[in-house]
Amino acid sequence: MLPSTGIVKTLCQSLKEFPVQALVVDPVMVSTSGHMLAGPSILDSFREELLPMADIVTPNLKEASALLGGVPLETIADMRFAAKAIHDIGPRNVLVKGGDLPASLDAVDVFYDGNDFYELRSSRIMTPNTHGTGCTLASTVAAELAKGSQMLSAVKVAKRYVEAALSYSKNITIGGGCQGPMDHLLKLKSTVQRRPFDPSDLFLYAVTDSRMNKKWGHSIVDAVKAAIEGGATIIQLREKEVETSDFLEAAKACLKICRVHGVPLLINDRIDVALASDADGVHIGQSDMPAQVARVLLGPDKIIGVSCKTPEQAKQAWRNGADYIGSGGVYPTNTKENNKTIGLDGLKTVCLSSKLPVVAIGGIGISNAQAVMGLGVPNLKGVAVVSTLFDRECVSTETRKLLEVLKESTKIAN
Ligand SMILES: Cc1ncc(COP(=O)(O)OP(=O)(O)O)c(N)n1
Ligand SMILES: Cc1nc(C(=O)O)sc1CCOP(=O)(O)O
Repeated sequence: MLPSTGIVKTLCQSLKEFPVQALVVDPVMVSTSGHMLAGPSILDSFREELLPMADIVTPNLKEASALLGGVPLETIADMRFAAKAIHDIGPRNVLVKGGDLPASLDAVDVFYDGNDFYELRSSRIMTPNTHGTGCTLASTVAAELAKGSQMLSAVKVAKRYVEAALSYSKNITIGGGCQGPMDHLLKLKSTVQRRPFDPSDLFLYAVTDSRMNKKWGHSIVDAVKAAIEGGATIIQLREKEVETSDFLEAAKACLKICRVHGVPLLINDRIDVALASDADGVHIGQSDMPAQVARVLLGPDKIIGVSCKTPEQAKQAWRNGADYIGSGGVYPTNTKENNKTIGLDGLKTVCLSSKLPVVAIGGIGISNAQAVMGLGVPNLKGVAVVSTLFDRECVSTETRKLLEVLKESTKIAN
């Protein structure tokens, strides 16, 4: 419904009489297409009555500018200024949407919670079907809050949903106007084969190694097949010594096998190979492509894992849009040179500080997997292993053995 001063006043009165769990305000005044949807008289009602009651307000650039008396907003620094100035009016959180920020390749929104600013980036989807994006974003935030999410998590989920819906409907012809609505039904109609990331996929995470495969005469494809046969729940191709073209071919071949078995396939470090093969995601380290850039390049649906040894890195990975973190080395390892060992205590500290699911890595095998899973932290979802599976003659047998140990350890924990 388009707002009028009378409607806003009535709404505020009702909200005072019947408080709600969370109030999300999308101040619909100027559409994404630039059309004025409400007169200036409404600004006072927004500023004086509605915004001070809001848990979050989500203006686009033009609306933020109107709320602040017409100041020009053209840069991310301007958006931060606007977020702070609107926060001063009274809402507890502000999301200034930068979809029409001039000269920006990404869609950058600025979130401000009264203490910290967050730049939330997604890819800019070129499409005429943008009608309704603001309302969709605000409604998704409200739905996520109703499900119990924290505000920043709700905003991130909403932004990813809008990006996915825009991408899904970018070429669909809907209606006869020059600007079409976005299509929200992607989850029902999408033909994408992959199911969404499930943290329990991290239970037995098999990470390949080209040197070990060479030593035992295994091709990457055979090694992956054997790991899946033995019960691996997710695969990462970590091929440090192969040519790019061979890596790409191997990734495509492994993906076919993984898809048949419903096992996600991730690529270590190489976002280009992940994109070209349409793998399910990437695992990146602290000195690789930053996760927020990887998210923009890969889009909202791909899985992104980030290596984290400290609570600060874990928090940053979450802010940057990662789906899980890999934390280690839990024990010393010969597989990765000069790797710092953080021990079980370090792993526990990272898990406790992480809002993301965690997979433990480094020197883990049959003899110590139970001790790792026995830490008993709910977001520790599994172990990632290289040599225990791949520096062996029979990969499927070793995988099966480790799976049994892991299953046993969850029985003990429960
Ligand atoms: C699940 C998982 N966790 C951590 C790592 C290590 O990744 P990174 O820090 O990028 O180091 P390299 O693997 O590139 O040596 C991982 N690969 N997987
Ligand atoms: C690839 C990798 N990353 C680590 C980290 O600590 O981030 S440890 C590691 C090597 C894991 O190999 P293995 O299971 O043979 O010990």
